[in-house]
Amino acid sequence: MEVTARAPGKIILAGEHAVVHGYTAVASSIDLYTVVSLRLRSDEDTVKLKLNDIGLDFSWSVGRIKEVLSHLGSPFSSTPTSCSLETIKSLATLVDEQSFPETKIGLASGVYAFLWLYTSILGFKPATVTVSSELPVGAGLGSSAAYCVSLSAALLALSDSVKLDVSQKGWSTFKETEAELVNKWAFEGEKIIHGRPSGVDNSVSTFGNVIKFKSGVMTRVDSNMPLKMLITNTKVGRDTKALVANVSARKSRHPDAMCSVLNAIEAISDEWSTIIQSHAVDDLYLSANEEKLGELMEMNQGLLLSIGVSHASIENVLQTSMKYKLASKLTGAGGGGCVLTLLPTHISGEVIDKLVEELGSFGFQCFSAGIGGKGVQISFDHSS
Ligand SMILES: Nc1ncnc2c1ncn2[C@@H]1O[C@H](COP(=O)(O)OP(=O)(O)O)[C@@H](O)[C@H]1O
Ligand SMILES: C[C@@](O)(CCOP(=O)(O)O)CC(=O)O
Ligand SMILES: [Mg+2]
Repeated sequence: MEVTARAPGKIILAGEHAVVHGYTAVASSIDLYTVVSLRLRSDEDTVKLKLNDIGLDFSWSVGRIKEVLSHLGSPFSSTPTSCSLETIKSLATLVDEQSFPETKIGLASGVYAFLWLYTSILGFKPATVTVSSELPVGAGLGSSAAYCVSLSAALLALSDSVKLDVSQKGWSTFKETEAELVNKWAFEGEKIIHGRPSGVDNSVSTFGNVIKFKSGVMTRVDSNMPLKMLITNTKVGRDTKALVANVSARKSRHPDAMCSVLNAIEAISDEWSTIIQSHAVDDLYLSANEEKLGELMEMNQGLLLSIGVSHASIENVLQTSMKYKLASKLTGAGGGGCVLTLLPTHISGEVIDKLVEELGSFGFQCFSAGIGGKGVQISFDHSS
């Protein structure tokens, strides 16, 4: 039996970083997916992981996994549980034995997350797991969350923890309680990759659409605005864990100033959600709202600069889009990665083409993505 799960990436419209500290963010899923296929094997006694996007393959014998983890009390609890530091050290032993290339060491935490989710949810069953993604990895579009959500979904689909109708054909969504379980496990995976995730990324990847998120609580936002964003990948690599830690350190050094900044960001998120929920009565009203969203993006970006997560490449995108009177902000952790530019409904294709050409001349890559689609989905293959 083979199962495939796909989970979307996301854009944060307002409130990244602030959301880690209990302030509101607004995020939306995008129609770019990470796909995980999982096949249980009765012919082999190994767990194989193929990470196609980063060109790494792993193969562990089930015996070796048991040997390394058994003193920690494995098989672990099959209810969502955090991975202890001691367990991470043992998982690192399993990864190191596979000669992890030094140049890709920043990607190792994703493999620890895999091993934690795998051994907790499926125990020691032999299997082959393949991951591939349409999302750029480590660029602010929530690839880590899409990875954890799609992995959790595929593993749970073949576990005893959820009972699914395996006869369904094509993509299907989880029931609410099952989706909540997927989300909780994905959050545990995100903790291994991000250190201190807010939970917004795994929630929007699991449930899709547009959400508001504050202090671990998600509220669905019924967006009534046709939102179009140009996404520019500066291709400057960065690491969410390090950026989140830097913001926390700045907050401990300047608690009062940071509290004011984070409160201002929350006000921006709240206004975002009010505006996109309102019904446009005519074109004039829609344009006025688009202008307001553009201003909110400029303010949010200014505040993100003040907490230390912008970057010269991001500022370059901002200056360039400003020449065309378009507003932009970074999305995700910043420090490089992707920038959003709001494309108002009245904008001409010619202007977009010119902007894309100019941004391309700096080596940046521009694309657009559908905003606000479905969350995680699964599909069973009956032929294998
Ligand atoms: N398709 C993938 N294959 C392997 N690892 C992945 C994949 N997608 C995400 N990851 C893991 O997530 C990490 C990137 O997460 P992060 O720094 O939060 O950036 P973002 O979530 O914005 O893409 C990678 O270093 C890797 O560990
Ligand atoms: C900076 C943050 O708000 C978003 C990080 O998103 P990404 O991993 O850069 O896609 C962190 C979080 O909410 O967990
Ligand atoms: Mg991430």
